[in-house]
Amino acid sequence: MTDETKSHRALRLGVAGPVGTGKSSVIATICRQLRDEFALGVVTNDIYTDEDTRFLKSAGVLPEERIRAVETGACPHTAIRDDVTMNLMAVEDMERDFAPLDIVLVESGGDNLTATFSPALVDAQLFVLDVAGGGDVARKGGPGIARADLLVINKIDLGPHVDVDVDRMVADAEAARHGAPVLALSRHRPETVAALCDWVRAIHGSWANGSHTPIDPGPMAPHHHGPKDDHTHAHGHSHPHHHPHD
Ligand SMILES: Nc1nc2c(ncn2[C@@H]2O[C@H](COP(=O)(O)OP(=O)(O)OP(=O)(O)O)[C@@H](O)[C@H]2O)c(=O)[nH]1
Repeated sequence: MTDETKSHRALRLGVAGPVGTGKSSVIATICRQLRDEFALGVVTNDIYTDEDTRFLKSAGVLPEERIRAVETGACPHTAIRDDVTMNLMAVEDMERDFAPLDIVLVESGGDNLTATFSPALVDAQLFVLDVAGGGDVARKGGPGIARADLLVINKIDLGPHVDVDVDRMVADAEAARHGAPVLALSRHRPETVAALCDWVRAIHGSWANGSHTPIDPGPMAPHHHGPKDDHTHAHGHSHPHHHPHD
C-alpha cells in the first residue's frame, strides 16, 4: 500500500442484521449526528434494488453522491463475506472520490441471523436486532450476536407494545456476548443515540491509533489470528482446525 493510498483509507464500519431491524435507520442516525464531526460515506447492499440507497438519499442525511448502492444480485451473505470484491471496489472508489474520508459505513442486505462481514471488507461491525423480532432472539446466538464489535438492540420504544422486556433482552444479549458491548437503542431516545455516537467515536479513535484489531465473527472463523494475536473466540476451546460455529 502506498502512502497516498493509506492516507485515503477510512474506517470501514459494517452494519448487519436481519431484515427490517433498522440498519438503514441506524446509518441515517449516525450520519445525521456525526456528519459535522467526521467525513462520511455510505455503501448499501440490496439484492435486486437500490431501495436502501433511495431511503438514505431521500432522508437527506448526506450529499447524495456520498451514498452508493451495490446491487449484489445474489445472496447478500456472499457479497459481504465470501466474495467481497464488488463491495471493496465501491468502498475504495468512495474513499478515492471524496478523500480524505473518516468513516465509510457499509450496510448489508437484510439477511438472517448468520450474515456477518468479512474482516477483508470492514474493520469493525455492528449487528442490529430489534425488540419487535421477539425477546428471545438475543438468546439464540449466532456469529453476529455473539461476536460483532457492537450488538444493537433497536426500537426499544416498542418494547411495551410487543410484550418484550427490554432489560431482560439486553441481559440475555450480554450473557451471549460474554461482556462484549450491547447497546439498547431507539431513535426516539436521545440518550441512546448519544451512546451510539460515543461508540462510533471510540471505535474510530482506536482504529486511527492502531489499537483496534478487526475480528471475524464467523461462521467459519479460524481459531488462530497470527503470531502477534492472542485473541481466542468465546466458545471455550482453541484447537487449530476450522469448523462452523453456529
Ligand atoms: N419505533 C421505532 N421504529 C424504528 C426505529 N428504527 C427504525 N424503525 C422503523 O423500522 C422499520 C425498518 O427500518 P429500516 O431502517 O428500513 O430497517 P432495515 O434493517 O434497514 O431494513 P432492510 O434494509 O429492509 O433489511 C422502518 O419502518 C423504521 O421506521 C426505532 O428506533 N423505533
